[in-house]
Amino acid sequence: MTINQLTDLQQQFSDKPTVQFEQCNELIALQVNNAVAKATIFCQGAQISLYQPHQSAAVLWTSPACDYSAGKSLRGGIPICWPWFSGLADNPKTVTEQYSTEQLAAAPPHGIVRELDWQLAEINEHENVTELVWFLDLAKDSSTYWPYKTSLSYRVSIGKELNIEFNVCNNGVDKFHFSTALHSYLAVDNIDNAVISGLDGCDYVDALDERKLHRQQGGIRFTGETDRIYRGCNTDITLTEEGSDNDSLVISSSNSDSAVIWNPWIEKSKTLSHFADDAYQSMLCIETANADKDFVTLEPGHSHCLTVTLARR
Ligand SMILES: O=P(O)(O)OC[C@H]1O[C@H](O)[C@H](O)[C@@H](O)[C@@H]1O
Repeated sequence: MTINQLTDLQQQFSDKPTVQFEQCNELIALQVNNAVAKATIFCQGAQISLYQPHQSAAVLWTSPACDYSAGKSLRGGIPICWPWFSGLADNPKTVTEQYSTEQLAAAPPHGIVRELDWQLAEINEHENVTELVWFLDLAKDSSTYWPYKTSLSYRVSIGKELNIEFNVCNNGVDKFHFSTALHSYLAVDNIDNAVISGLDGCDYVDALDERKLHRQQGGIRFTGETDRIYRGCNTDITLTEEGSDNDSLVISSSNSDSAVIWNPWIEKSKTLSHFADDAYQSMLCIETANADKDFVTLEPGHSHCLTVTLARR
């Protein structure tokens, strides 16, 4: 069901000069342009596809090969992965035993909300910050993957920094378990010059080595396909591009115990949808997550708020 109609949104938010709505093939996009930054966010998946402070390079990467059709998450920006990260069957037993064998076999990767239409509830314009608030209510319905009464809210603040708050509230009577990621695709001029710091000494699950545990030593550089879940990392993560004019990007989060680092490199790139063969050279993912053993258990009446800030420094 489409809950957002272009003309309705244009009417409802006609008094917000920093936000314009537009149709982008089958999807509705919000174009934000305020005194300090610009951004694009789609109603589908509340997916941010562009964030760029004025006078800075774009922070996020979105594939030029996206076709903006309904029901398919955009390749790039920040897809919201929930209520599971990665393949459902790769999650710990406590998460997977909430689903039937049929659901486990057929579950789409990264959960169900990145491809649903979210409801835009508020636009608040402050000096130098435009704030958008989105909601998604998942009612009890045994035909879906998620039988629990849950409301999700997503608050995006576009200013000198990009601030995100992703809140999950359990409105039902049973506790539930979920894994999650804000799957940020970041733009780089050249993957060979990208260095990620802040994860030195952290253990990671290597999805490309039978999910074995390894320990990070020093910074991360990319020399091949990389697909890792770092655990217990509660510190800032910094992306630096050596030899580039781009400022570093600092990623600060709260209530996130994992970070996913991903680059598909040469062979996997050829298999990805909406992804050019050489696109791996200009992107990488640093995902703010609660994945693998860091899944979240939420009791009835409780909520969990994951936050992340992306800032060029
Ligand atoms: O193609 P998608 O379903 O969007 O997933 C893209 C990637 O997301 C994450 O980073 C996973 O760790 C990868 O294993 C996966 O390939």
